[in-house]
Amino acid sequence: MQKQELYIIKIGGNVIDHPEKLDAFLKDLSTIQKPKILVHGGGKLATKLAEKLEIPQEFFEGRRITNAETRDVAVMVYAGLINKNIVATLQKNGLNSIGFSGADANVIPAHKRPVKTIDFGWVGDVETDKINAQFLEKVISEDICPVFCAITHDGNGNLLNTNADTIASSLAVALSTHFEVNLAYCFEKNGVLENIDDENSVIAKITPETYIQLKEKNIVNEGMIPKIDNAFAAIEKGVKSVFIVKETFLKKLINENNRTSGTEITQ
Ligand SMILES: Nc1ncnc2c1ncn2[C@@H]1O[C@H](COP(=O)(O)OP(=O)(O)O)[C@@H](O)[C@H]1O
Ligand SMILES: CC(=O)N[C@@H](CCC(=O)OP(=O)(O)O)C(=O)O
Repeated sequence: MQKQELYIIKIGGNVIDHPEKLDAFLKDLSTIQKPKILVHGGGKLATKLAEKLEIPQEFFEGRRITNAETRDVAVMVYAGLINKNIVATLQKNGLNSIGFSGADANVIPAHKRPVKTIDFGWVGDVETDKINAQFLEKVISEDICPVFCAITHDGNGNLLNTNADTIASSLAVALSTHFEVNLAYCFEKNGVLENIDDENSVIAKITPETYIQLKEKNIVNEGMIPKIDNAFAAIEKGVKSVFIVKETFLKKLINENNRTSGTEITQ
């Protein structure tokens, strides 16, 4: 029997930081009739609030070093302000949705990242094989769109800050045993760019071989590296397709199967 299609869509912090862009994106998302899950970041907003509260922020390879105070800010911003506002906006647009952290219904168990050269603090590494996919299937079968923030838990009462790209990739892998999963990373640029200052220089396809060259030439760097690493992790474990696209293109990509923009990550 053919598996049902499922779209896992991730929206990043640079869009969330612009209320009018986020509003337009959520309106577009609400036009997609196919089963879907939304995962949102919000790193930019967390950094702004932490700075207002005079809590210094530090990053290593795109991940936030998360002490107890920063973890509290992350929980307030991701699981509270952003997640609830997104759900309310989707309801306004007629898309029934429900907000989750990874602790809710034990959907995303994780463990605190072990200390090696860097102590990341309260940062979680997802235990993909323990994701509660059955529960999500039930929610999706009720025609309700799950909306995930970047918070997981360790089973011992501790919430963990977890990169939102990793959450999207882990959910995609866990759900691919039940669904034919397509993963779309939406952000503010037209795709992965050959020249970061030229929106017309989109790289249409990235394979493991071309990725090595792009990194060597420093064409991809910063936040794009964990995003592409997560994309490959998904493709290698049974996810059908992964695209990195501008947030305004999502509707065309899914509703019209339009492949004229954005970057596909393939094996
Ligand atoms: N070659 C590239 N093409 C596009 N963006 C790139 C590239 N290399 C690095 N980047 C950076 O990666 C960022 C996206 O990663 P990130 O900031 O983590 O976004 P998000 O919050 O959407 O996950 C872009 O805003 C851009 O600054
Ligand atoms: C551990 C870690 O780095 N967590 C991320 C979670 C939010 C996120 O991923 O947001 P964007 O998608 O907007 O970047 C952070 O706190 O920035």
